[in-house]
Amino acid sequence: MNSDTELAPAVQSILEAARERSGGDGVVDVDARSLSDALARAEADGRVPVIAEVKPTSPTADGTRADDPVELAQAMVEGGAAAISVLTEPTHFGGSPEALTRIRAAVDVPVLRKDFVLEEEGMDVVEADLLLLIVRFVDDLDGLVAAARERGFQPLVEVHDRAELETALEAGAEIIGVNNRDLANLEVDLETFESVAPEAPDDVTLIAESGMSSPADVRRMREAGADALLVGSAIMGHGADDSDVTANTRRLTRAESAKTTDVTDSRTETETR
Ligand SMILES: O=P(O)(O)OC[C@@H](O)[C@@H](O)c1c[nH]c2ccccc12
Repeated sequence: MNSDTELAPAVQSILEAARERSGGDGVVDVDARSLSDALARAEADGRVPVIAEVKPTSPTADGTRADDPVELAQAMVEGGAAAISVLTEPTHFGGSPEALTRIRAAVDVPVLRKDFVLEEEGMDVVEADLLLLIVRFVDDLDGLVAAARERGFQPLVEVHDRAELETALEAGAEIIGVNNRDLANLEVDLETFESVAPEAPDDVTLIAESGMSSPADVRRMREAGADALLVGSAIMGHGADDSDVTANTRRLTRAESAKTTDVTDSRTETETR
């Protein structure tokens, strides 16, 4: 792992908290719902494959949503989300493993566990269909990818630049997320995905992560090669008056079916959250 000192203070504090958290008892054994099947179902249905994220708050969000996470996830599925991502990090994102378990029982789409898993033991906290591994934060990516698969998880390996993409590919990652947010300064730049995506082989499932808020952003990432998009803040409507999660999801999942007439595109310029 790169030195923590290159990371934003909020991220350093997240990692410290992650190192202090304990693992689960025993080893989980997951019967996972396939992400690729879920993405194919969305495509067949004319929906943009969106992984909608239940993220009560974050270091860059204004305010916290205290709604029932299960209701939020159900509203996302109603808006056409192909899969759900659940932040389980408790100290900076307001998440919990229990919320993920309840969500996974209530929806039939795949559920991603979004957390800062640094060691194998950290995987055994809760069952999920997909597990996030962040290249920048882990020392033994190969070992963690193998450990995740042994438990039945589909590992989603997160990268931020071409060098990290290489590391992910060498570790045998089949599902790769390119985070548009730079963990050094927490700034978002959609060009990140555009610069990394062309280097990825076609057989990789490529996910654009973070910073998309409008149908135009969605189309931009799709044109750059995104098989799916991971969207949190714009769907959660943090601190804004756009609190209708189903509507927020729908305007993104329908971004390719309403190309010319989408008046909501005017919200493109809203601040990146
Ligand atoms: O809220 P946004 O900008 O739509 O981003 C969602 C997701 O990509 C972001 O929450 C995220 C991407 N990688 C992470 C790693 C840890 C915690 C959070 C994340």
